[in-house]
Amino acid sequence: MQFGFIENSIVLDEDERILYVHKSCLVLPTIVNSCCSLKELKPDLLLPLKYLLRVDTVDSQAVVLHFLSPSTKKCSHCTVFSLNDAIEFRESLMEKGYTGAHGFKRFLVLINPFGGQGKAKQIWQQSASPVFQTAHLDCQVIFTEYRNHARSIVRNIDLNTLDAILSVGGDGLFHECLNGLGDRKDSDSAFETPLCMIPGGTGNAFSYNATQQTHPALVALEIVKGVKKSFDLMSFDQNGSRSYSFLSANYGIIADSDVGTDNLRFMGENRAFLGFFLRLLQKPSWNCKVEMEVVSSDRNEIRKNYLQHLQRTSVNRDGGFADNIIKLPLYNEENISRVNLDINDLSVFYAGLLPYVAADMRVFPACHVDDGLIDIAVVRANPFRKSLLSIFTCVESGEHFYSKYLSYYKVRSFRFTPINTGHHHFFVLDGEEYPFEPFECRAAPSLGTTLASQAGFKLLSL
Ligand SMILES: Nc1ncnc2c1ncn2[C@@H]1O[C@H](COP(=O)(O)OP(=O)(O)OP(=O)(O)O)[C@@H](O)[C@H]1O
Repeated sequence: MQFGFIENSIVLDEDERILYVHKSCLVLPTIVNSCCSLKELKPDLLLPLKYLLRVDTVDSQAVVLHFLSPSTKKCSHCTVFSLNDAIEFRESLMEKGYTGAHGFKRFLVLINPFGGQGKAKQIWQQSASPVFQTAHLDCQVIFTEYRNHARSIVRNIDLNTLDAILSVGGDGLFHECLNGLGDRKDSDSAFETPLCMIPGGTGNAFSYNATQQTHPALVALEIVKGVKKSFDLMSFDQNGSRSYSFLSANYGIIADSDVGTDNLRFMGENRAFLGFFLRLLQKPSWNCKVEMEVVSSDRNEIRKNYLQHLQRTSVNRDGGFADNIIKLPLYNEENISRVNLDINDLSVFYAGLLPYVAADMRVFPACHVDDGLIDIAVVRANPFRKSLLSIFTCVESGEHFYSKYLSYYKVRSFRFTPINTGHHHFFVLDGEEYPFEPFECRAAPSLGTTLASQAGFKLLSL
C-alpha cells in the first residue's frame, strides 16, 4: 500500500505489518553526534506497526509518528512528510497498528515502591509510563504504603471508574490485587476487570507467562495493544477463609528456599539459589498428606493432549479452527479418580496454573493457561540430592517433565495437609507465605482476566 506522492517512498508491506519510509520523507528527532553530519546518519525508517503508539497530523501532507523504539525500548517520534493524504494515512496506520486491541482508556496503576529491591517506581516512570502516556491512556497512579494496601484499594474501589488494573511490582503485589477482586461482594463480575502486571519485582512470573517479555517497556506495549484474555485461577480455602491463586502452591525445598531466606534478602534473586544449596546440604525432611481429584497422571496422555491443544491453538492463529474447537475438553472428566498420597519422604510438592514460575523455570511444561486444571509435580527425597540436581538442571527447558524422579498429575482439586516434622517449614502461595496448616484448592477455570496480545500465553512444544 502506497501513501507518498513519490513512488515507493512511503509503503506498507503486503501483510500490512511493516511501514517503510524513505529518508527523503523523514525528519528524525535530532541526533547529536559530533563526528558525522545528521545527513550521513539519517537512515530510512522501517517500523513494525506493532510498535506504533500514536499518529498526530501536522498538516494535510505531514504527520508525526509516535512509537516505541524496538532497539532502545524508549518512546520516540519522527515526522513523515510528502504524504498524499495525512488524515487517511493516520487512520489507516492507527487501524492496522491497533487491530483487535481492547480500546480501554482508564488504568488504575498500583505500584509497590519496595518491589524489586526498590526499583518498581523507576521501572514505571522510565520504561512503562511513557508507553501509556504516548498512547494517550489515562493512568491513575497510587503507591502502596503498606502490605495489603493494594488489596484494600482493589476491594473498595468503584470499578465503573476504570477499565483495567495495572500492578507494578512482583507476583506478591499481583496476588494482592487479585485477592482484592476476590474479596469483593461482586467478585464474579469484578474478576472480569482485566488485571495486568508490569514486571517490577523480583519474581514476575505472571507478566512473563502472559507476554514472554522481560523488559517493562515491551510488556507495557503488549498491554496497550492487548485483547481481553482469561486465565485459570484456583480457589484456596484455609481456616475458613478463601483466597485466590494465579500461579502456584508449594511446599518442600523450593518453598523453604524462597520464603525461608528472608535473612538473605540483600542478595536479591540469588538468595533462593543459596537457600536451595544450603538445604541440599542439610537434607531436612518434609511430610504431608495429599488427596487429589485426578484427571490424569499418565505422562504420555498428558503430553499427547498438550500437543493436541498446541496444534489447535497454532492452527487457529492462522485462521484454522474456531474457538469452540479449541475449548473442547482434552480429558474425559468422567474418569476422575481420587488419589490419596501419604508422603513421608517429600522434597517438592508444587501445584501450578501457568508454565513458568520464573522466566528460566518452566516448571509446568504441560500447563496451558485455560485448561481448567491444576498441574501438580511431586518429587520424593529418595535419592535426595541426585533427583533434585537432575531435575533442576533441565527445568529451564521443561525437560524434567520426563524425569523418573518426578510424578506429574492433572487435577481438578486437592486437599493438602502438611505434617510437622520438627523442622521449621513454610507453605507458599504465589510466592507469599501462608500458614503452615491444611488447605483445599480447587480449579476456577478462566476466572481471571488480563490484557495480552493475540500471541500471549504462548505455548512451546514438549
Ligand atoms: N508499600 C508496601 N510496604 C510493604 N510491603 C508491601 C508494600 N506494597 C506491597 N507490599 C508487599 O510486598 C511483598 C513483595 O511485593 P512484590 O511481589 O511486589 O515485590 P518483590 O520484589 O517481587 O517481592 P519479594 O520481596 O517477595 O521478592 C508482597 O507481599 C506485597 O504484598
